[in-house]
Amino acid sequence: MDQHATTGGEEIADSTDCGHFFEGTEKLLEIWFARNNGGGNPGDLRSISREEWVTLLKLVHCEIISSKQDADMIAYLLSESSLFVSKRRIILKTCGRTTLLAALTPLLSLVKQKCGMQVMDIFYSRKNYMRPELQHELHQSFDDEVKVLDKLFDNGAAYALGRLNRDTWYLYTIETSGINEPDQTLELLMQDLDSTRMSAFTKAVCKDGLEATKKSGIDQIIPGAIIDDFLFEPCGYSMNAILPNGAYFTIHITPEPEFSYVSFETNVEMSTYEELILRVLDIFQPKKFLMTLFANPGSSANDFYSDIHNIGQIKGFSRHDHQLCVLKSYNLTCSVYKRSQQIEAPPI
Ligand SMILES: C[S@+](CC[C@H](N)C(=O)[O-])C[C@H]1O[C@@H](n2cnc3c(N)ncnc32)[C@H](O)[C@@H]1O
Repeated sequence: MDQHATTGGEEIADSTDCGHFFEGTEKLLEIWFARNNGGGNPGDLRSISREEWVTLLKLVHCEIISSKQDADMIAYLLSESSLFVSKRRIILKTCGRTTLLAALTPLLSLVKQKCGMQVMDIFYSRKNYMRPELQHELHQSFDDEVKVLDKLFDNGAAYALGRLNRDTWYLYTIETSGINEPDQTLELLMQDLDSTRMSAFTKAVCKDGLEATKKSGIDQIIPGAIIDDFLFEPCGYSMNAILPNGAYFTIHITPEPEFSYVSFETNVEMSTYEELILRVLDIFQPKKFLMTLFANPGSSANDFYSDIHNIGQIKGFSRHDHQLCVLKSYNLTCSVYKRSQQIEAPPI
């Protein structure tokens, strides 16, 4: 990959005259598909070839860096975040100045034509950007994004959680009965990270992704995963991890102190995420984070919303906002925590 050719990050640096800036905040699209009635098509999204993804991702302005796969999914590491493809689900997460929604119509056509499948459920979400004015016009505001999505879905539902004048998290979904298998997604979107911890994600300290994964302790978050990691030049880090039975976690790091940002996302099924959350916070030491958790009735995480409700303090953090949304087939919580106690970060 030409690291300074077509990526969203480079465009941002070029499009402003006020120095380097990278928007770590990702746009996140998760789509579940079902087979069209009739027809003998086996309906497997993994039949979409790497070349077809490369063509689609050109519309998003990002490239594939590498990929790993197991029996359940293919995980692509992108120049701006990640793409996970399972039999019935696609997760596309892109940061910087990418134009994710530009690929949606061609993606739906490709899936229909090649896999004989149609949309069963969709979730498009993101946190508020640090510099919205630098985004492509498709993505400058959530209202603009909703207009694009409403043209494609006649039963769309758009939400804004958090504080409209501070940390906001947007979600677009559709009113359907949803999927019937256990499903859950936890996201931690961290900002103002500890600079000592962030130094591991620079070429000055680590020579490659593998070294950064080990030095930071990322390899110990959920041991036993198949890991695909990449350290950007001169800094920045992305990783995908594949776990058994279609589970994954993914981490993306923008370490520059002026706009530091780290995201952690997983669908690993647990009845409580408290320990996992503490492990992640210990590694990155953010000053604040926004946490979302989706869980449907079949998931053992479905009741964790009541635990979160009771966790007003998480080791050194106090909760500033907390909302519970009972969606058509998911319980969703969105919470914002800020550091209340200064903790000396241990050296990397
Ligand atoms: C792709 S990574 C991770 C972004 C992610 N969404 C996050 O959570 O921060 C972005 C980091 O890599 C750096 N970087 C260096 N070269 C890059 C490139 N060619 N494309 C994207 N990011 C690059 C950026 O400056 C930034 O620190």
